[in-house]
Amino acid sequence: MSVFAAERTVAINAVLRASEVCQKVFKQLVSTETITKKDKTPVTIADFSAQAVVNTILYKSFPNDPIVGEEDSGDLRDEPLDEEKLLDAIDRGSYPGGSQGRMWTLDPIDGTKGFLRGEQFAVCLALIVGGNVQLGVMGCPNLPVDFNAPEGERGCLFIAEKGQGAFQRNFSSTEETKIHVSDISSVSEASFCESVEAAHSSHDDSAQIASLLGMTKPSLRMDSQCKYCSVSRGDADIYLRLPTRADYEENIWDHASGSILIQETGGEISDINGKPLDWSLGRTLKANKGIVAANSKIHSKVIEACNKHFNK
Ligand SMILES: Nc1ncnc2c1ncn2[C@@H]1O[C@H](COP(=O)(O)O)[C@@H](OP(=O)(O)O)[C@H]1O
Ligand SMILES: [Mg+2]
Ligand SMILES: [Mg+2]
Ligand SMILES: [Mg+2]
Repeated sequence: MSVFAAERTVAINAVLRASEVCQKVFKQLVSTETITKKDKTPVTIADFSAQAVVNTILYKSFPNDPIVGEEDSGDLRDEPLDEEKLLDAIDRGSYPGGSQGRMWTLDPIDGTKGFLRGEQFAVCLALIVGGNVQLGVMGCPNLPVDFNAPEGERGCLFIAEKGQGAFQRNFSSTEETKIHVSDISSVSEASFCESVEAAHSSHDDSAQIASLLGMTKPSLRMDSQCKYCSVSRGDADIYLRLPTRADYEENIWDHASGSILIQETGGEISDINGKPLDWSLGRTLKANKGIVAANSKIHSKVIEACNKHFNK
């Protein structure tokens, strides 16, 4: 039985509304409206708007729940936008995270670079309780509903609750379809799903790991946690994220909803050393390096190859 039925309904509504806002802003957006944050990454008015929408909807139903959101209104300081309500809603996402109690984590637009290119991005929301991800909802406005019909309908929602399996539905209908990772057991026949941005996940290292595993299929490259969605419904077999810098810590909002989606579709997820992801340490996964997600039959083989490659 669903433990978080009310949270599930509210999260779906929030993610759908935020996804619609992103689509509307995209139609009007020009690239000059992009701000560069202190960490040199881009952020748009859509990221702020989507965070404000989700935070406002969550607050109505769960006023006591803290939120670990990516954006903070400080980056909007120099913009001609200073409506207190909007800024306050955005800043409700400033929770530092940790191991205690329940909290939401939100990436209002994951894959901002994909969003700006008109490619893949996702609105990602997850509920974490006592350091464990319990619920994940992702809205992917540009993702084809069916991988084999890339020119067909786009816009899908992915929902995973601990112990309840995972489901995909279209933006246009409330009907949910159960999904599953691929059941491939021969890793040489598998394919990677990885970042478009080589600065986020090393393409050179992944090519060498593919060759160690005897893999010959080209990688499926896309931005955002849509990669988790693609692996969770079997479009590709392995989500690989390889560190490009020793000092980079992955953010919890970049992986929380994707991780439960993988686990609830029969997959396994860890860092590149096979270590479980630790959500209890604050806003980042500071105890982990990179990500490997795949079905249970091939996950350990990918970890072995990572070990071999990085410890050579
Ligand atoms: N050096 C780095 N290594 C790994 N991830 C990084 C990175 N610099 C930024 N990112 C993160 O990569 C995310 C996008 O991942 P991907 O390449 O899989 O689409 C960004 O999320 P946002 O787009 O929400 O800012 C950002 O948080
Ligand atoms: Mg960002
Ligand atoms: Mg992100
Ligand atoms: Mg983001």
